[in-house]
Amino acid sequence: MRYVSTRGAAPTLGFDEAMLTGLARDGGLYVPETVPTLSPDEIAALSGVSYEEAAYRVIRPFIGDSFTDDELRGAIERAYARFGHAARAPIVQLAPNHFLLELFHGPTLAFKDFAMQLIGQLFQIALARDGRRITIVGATSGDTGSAAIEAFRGLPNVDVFILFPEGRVSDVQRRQMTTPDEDNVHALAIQGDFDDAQARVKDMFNHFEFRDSVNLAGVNSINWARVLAQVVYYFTSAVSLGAPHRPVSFTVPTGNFGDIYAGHVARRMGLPIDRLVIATNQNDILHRCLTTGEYRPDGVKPSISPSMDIQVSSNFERALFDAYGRDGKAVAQLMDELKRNGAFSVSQGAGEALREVFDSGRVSEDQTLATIARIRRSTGQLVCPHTAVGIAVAELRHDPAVPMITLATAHPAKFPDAVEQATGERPALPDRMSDLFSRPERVTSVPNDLSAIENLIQQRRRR
Ligand SMILES: Cc1ncc(COP(=O)(O)O)c(C=O)c1O
Ligand SMILES: N[C@@H](CCOP(=O)(O)O)C(=O)O
Repeated sequence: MRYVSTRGAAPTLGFDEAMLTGLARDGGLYVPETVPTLSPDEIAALSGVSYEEAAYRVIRPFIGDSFTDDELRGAIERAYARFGHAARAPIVQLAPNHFLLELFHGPTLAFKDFAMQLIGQLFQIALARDGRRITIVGATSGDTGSAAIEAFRGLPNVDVFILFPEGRVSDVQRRQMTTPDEDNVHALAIQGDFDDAQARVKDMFNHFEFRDSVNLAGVNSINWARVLAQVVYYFTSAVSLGAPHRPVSFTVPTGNFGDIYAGHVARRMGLPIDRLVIATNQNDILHRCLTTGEYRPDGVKPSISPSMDIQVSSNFERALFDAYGRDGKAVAQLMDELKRNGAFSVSQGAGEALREVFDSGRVSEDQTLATIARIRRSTGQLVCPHTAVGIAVAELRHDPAVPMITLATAHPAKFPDAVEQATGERPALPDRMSDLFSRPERVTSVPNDLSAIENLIQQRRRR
């Protein structure tokens, strides 16, 4: 299995190198040369197996000879051992034919743990082979950062630097990043928004002298391995509702487009997905792009679902690559236009191709709050604001004849202020995190400036 860049001008790599590389050297994102498929019988056979076994069967065809069967099975077992639910990704009913897929039972209470715990394990196997040291740099709007720190804290051959937008993540999210005391992890509060943080991370990858001198690696969903691990729960949840014998739909609270792109991959692997719905908050660039064909970021607007406060959505590049018939030159041109003019237009053909595979919707802040309150009244459940955005959009786009699964992407206790504002109730953190607010914080404020950030990383990383 080989991986190619969405911009068509970087070396093709095997799975392990694509994973350790992060961003391709032409600025693009790695995708598999071909997407392997599972037959209807193979999909049906996922029914009743453990989450770990399903993960092995879904992921194995993408790995080639990068990891042995035993290595992959071991990594999967260790990755999910710390999850607080036997099913790992349980599904609960919300309303007739509408279900929630709970993705917040991992160590940091958000869906990011599904991928980050696994790639933490795979990185360790790959790095142990040649004694390599790496420097991981990540951008976060709150959840990727805590999941990455949890997965890599204390590792002797990895230094982790996480850039988060100062003042724009919840207190729980910030403390999850700033309270671990291992000296290989560094929380950096950037004076800017998430798009600035992500842009600086990409700048570091495109600055080859720096990239090579620190052995840079990325764990944002620019990393294909992140997306791949997230494909699994589309299969397990759909099969539990009758796939492949009947189709299901998914609504995905969306920001950087990694999670919904994983659903797109599941569909291409053969999972019968009817609608794949992008749910956005007021940062609705993806919904606008799908409906108008114009991709025009207009500045991140802080919201009560802060993890989705993103306007430059990384993995949309992967969807564009597919929509443009895997034409790397065309994608490179669009990305160049975005850099030079701050916007691009999607061609008519590519726009139609996108609308064929993705549906979309957007909800306001008031609708999000009203949804949290209504779900509490009707089902007794508290949901996080990102999940509420998903539920509200799912209700708009639901064909009642087809089961709809909305991804519950984070635990409500990560966003207690929004939940309290909506319901008057403040959700409690799990017991194991009860000292989060009494631990000392360690954080460095950094300007939105590439050289300043690179210098800091050079000084702090261990050699
Ligand atoms: C809780 C939560 N929901 C939804 C999203 C959006 O997911 P994606 O960036 O994969 O589109 C994020 C951030 O990624 C998140 O942390
Ligand atoms: N919402 C994310 C933003 C980064 O997304 P990623 O999936 O590309 O890592 C976050 O919580 O950090």
